[in-house]
Amino acid sequence: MVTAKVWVLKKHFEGFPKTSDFDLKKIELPNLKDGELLLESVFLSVDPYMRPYSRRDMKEGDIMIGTQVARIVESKNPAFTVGAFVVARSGWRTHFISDGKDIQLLPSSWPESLPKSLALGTVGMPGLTAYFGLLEVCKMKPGETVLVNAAAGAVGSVVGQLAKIGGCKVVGCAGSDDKVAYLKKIGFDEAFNYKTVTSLDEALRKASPDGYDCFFDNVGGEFASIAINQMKKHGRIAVCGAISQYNDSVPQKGPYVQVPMIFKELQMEGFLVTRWNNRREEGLKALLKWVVEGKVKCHEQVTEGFENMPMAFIGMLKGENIGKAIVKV
Ligand SMILES: NC(=O)C1=CN([C@@H]2O[C@H](COP(=O)(O)OP(=O)(O)OC[C@H]3O[C@@H](n4cnc5c(N)ncnc54)[C@H](OP(=O)(O)O)[C@@H]3O)[C@@H](O)[C@H]2O)C=CC1
Ligand SMILES: O=C(O)CCC[C@H](O)\C=C/C=C/C=C/C(=O)C/C=C\CCCCCO
Repeated sequence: MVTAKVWVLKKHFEGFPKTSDFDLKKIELPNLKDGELLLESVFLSVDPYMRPYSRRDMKEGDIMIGTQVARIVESKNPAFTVGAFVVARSGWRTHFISDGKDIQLLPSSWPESLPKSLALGTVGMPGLTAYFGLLEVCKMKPGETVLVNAAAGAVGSVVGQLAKIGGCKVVGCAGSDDKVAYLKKIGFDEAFNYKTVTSLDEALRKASPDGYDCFFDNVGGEFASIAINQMKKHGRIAVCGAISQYNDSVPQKGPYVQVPMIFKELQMEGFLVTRWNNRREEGLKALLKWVVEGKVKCHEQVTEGFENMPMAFIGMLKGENIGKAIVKV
């Protein structure tokens, strides 16, 4: 029998999650049945969606939702061999059993030298979010100007680099000077720290006096209300996330955006990356190629130890990560 360690949601979050909202438990896993696999998590992801989804999808006592890169340690399923690595959506667990239907093997073309944790970030769901959000929602064109917030994060840092590959001018904002330096290092044309500028409106105008064709919004709230006024006519806004609101106990009452929407005839479209689940292989293949060619740089904020998952999650929500926040078991 294998003992799995799991993190459960002890208490629904009120405002920012607290370590006391989580409980670490142990679960004895049964012996495998025919067709089943035993897997051990190697890397686990902590993502912003877990904050709003926990309230929507979970009840207290449930195992925290989430994805991981896991290694097959025992197999009674001929389609899967011991030692292979997969991406799974089994939540915050050290070990779990699968029937093989809810896991995806890492691409056979995955270079041995490439960290497998990237399958949770740049060459995984966040990277796909950037890829499809830019290509299918922003519909960026060469020569256009792209704005992205939370730009030093898992999604934003890929948005900026893909926009550069697409021949665009890229403006990014992030919440620390170290992040701004990172953005310039990975090729952003303009970058600023939204926490220290005296005026967000002026900082956006200085970065791109002619305005923005595409706005990849990861943050929502006041930033979006200000940025929308600097969109060019027929600009496109990809509403990817609203992390400025996830931890609010009381919803923000921001300024209305309908006026510039009308006069600038803007397109503003919310999306979920799962819309393109049927094109997942296309996106992963393109992202893996750009990473291997060095055209897309990756950065990971790795927290050591399964017992530190809650702190890693809370730290990511507080902006402590550059690049993809990962927990190494
Ligand atoms: N629609 C979809 O399918 C998907 C949407 N998303 C969304 O994309 C966004 C980015 O996700 P991801 O790249 O994984 O996360 P990140 O790696 O960017 O980490 C979150 C970052 O958000 C920023 N942030 C946190 N709180 C605030 C705040 N109050 N105001 C402004 N910025 C804040 C912080 O960076 P900083 O230092 O810059 O403040 C923090 O580092 C999220 O909104 C997420 O929900 C992600 C995946 C799929
Ligand atoms: O198991 C699940 O269903 C989660 C699967 C996650 C997965 O890897 C695929 C998609 C992730 C989507 C992420 C979406 C976002 O981050 C946007 C989150 C919330 C938007 C609503 C915010 C509400 C504010 O109160």
